Amino acid sequence: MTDFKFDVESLDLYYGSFKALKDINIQIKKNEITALIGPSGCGKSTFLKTLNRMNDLVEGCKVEGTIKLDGQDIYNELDPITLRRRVGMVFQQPNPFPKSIYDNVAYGPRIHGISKKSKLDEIVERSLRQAAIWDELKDRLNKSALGLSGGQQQRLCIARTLAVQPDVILMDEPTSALDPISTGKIEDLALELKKDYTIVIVTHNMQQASRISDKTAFFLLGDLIEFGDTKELFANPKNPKTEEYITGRFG
Ligand SMILES: Nc1ncnc2c1ncn2[C@@H]1O[C@H](COP(=O)(O)OP(=O)(O)OP(=O)(O)O)[C@@H](O)[C@H]1O
Repeated sequence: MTDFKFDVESLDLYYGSFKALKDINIQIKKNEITALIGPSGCGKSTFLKTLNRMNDLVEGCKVEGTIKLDGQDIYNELDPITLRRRVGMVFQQPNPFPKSIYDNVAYGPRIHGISKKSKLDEIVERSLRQAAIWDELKDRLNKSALGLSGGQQQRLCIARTLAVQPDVILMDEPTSALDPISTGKIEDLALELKKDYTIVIVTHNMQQASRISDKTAFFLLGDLIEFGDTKELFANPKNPKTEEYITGRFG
């Protein structure tokens, strides 16, 4: 067994005739944070969504190559429901359901067949604690999630993802709609969660990538230009295009 969570080989992705990802080869390690950076439209979100087959829902989207999760081909050996339970996703805009805080977190476990109240209570508490928001919310579990601040909603969405006990959490610019204090909380949370989970995060914020990630992947026009240790990539980028991007000369 390797310590790679994902092993991506020769991945091409097309939206109709447009090739959005070109021959991507990357191995994502367990219990690390991998940051995906690059200018707008370079394929970061597309790549992220490919990891749990969210692009299957896009008409005309075609994927070639292989993506293995713990050695299993996600297109041929895993069904999408199992895959998405194991590989959860948090989006740019917090998207709680118009339900109570409790019901948001219990939603996934209920879908997976858990109905016993004591078990659900336990999962809700565990998930909210893991998302570092239990103390703030424990006295208002039956209130609507829509009444929370943006930062709280995002941590609630992380708790909702954790409730089904995934292995991997995909985060698509999770802090871009948040203020600096809420951003700091999500970053601290990501660092805490990597002890138990593998995290892949899309960010436009270079400081964020260097603060929290172990590895960084730089995408440009559908190509993976450079991938490596975050400190190394920021201190000594090997490709001049990476250097231009991280020093702010384009993007
Ligand atoms: N559903 C879709 N149908 C057709 N083209 C798409 C679709 N989604 C994305 N694209 C195209 O694929 C390319 C990559 O888009 P993607 O959203 O992955 O980029 P990104 O790097 O995440 O950008 P951003 O930083 O702006 O979110 C872009 O040219 C985009 O227009």
